[in-house]
Amino acid sequence: MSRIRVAIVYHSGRGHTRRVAEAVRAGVEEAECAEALLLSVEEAGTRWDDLDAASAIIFGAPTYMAGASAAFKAFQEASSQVMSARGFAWRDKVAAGFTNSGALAGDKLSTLIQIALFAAQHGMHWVNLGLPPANNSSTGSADELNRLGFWLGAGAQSNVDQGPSLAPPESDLATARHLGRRVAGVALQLDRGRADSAAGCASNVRPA
Ligand SMILES: Cc1cc2nc3c(=O)[nH]c(=O)nc-3n(C[C@H](O)[C@H](O)[C@H](O)COP(=O)(O)O)c2cc1C
Repeated sequence: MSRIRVAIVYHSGRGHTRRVAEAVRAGVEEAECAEALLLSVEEAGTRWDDLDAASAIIFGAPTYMAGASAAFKAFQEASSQVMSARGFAWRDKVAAGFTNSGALAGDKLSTLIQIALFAAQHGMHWVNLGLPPANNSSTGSADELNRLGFWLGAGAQSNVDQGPSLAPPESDLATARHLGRRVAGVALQLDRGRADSAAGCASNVRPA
């Protein structure tokens, strides 16, 4: 059976968000019939054909000053020009997002919303995290999946006095792996559904 490709496009200033991106890649690779393509925003800016060929793109950026880092924003803006030249090329691909910051909350939601809106501007289908919030009861702990309690995407937190070999913690990396697996699964379902649709099994459910 053919495999789908899931691209992960991320920026990382000091390496912490790169660890999250690598965990997302590991999750994609754990999924059935999926392969991952991990690209920094610098690499992605020279790999538009590879992004066009992916079934899904998962975007990630550190939260800097309550939004995605400037380097990620530069990638977003570059994609606007390229995509208008290529005619809405990411439309109907699957998308998801993750972010990482120094504070536990750190205004990360703002970054996830920014990334989700970016995906919407490209006409992509957003996939949320799909995990209940954790670490929110007297018996909960920071070791649980989704300890930071996000719904829109995966959040991670890196202590500002620790390097990327120590931060973010394993629970956040496991949450990121979950996101990678989930997105790969959704992208595979959509890919197979489209194949059925093209074969005439579900001609009435084609998107407008
Ligand atoms: C310019 C700048 C702005 C930052 N703004 C925030 C912020 O708004 N909220 C927060 O919690 N952490 C903030 N941080 C901390 C980073 O998000 C944190 O150190 C993160 O782990 C950096 O990821 P990276 O190593 O991938 O660049 C900021 C760091 C920098 C350098």
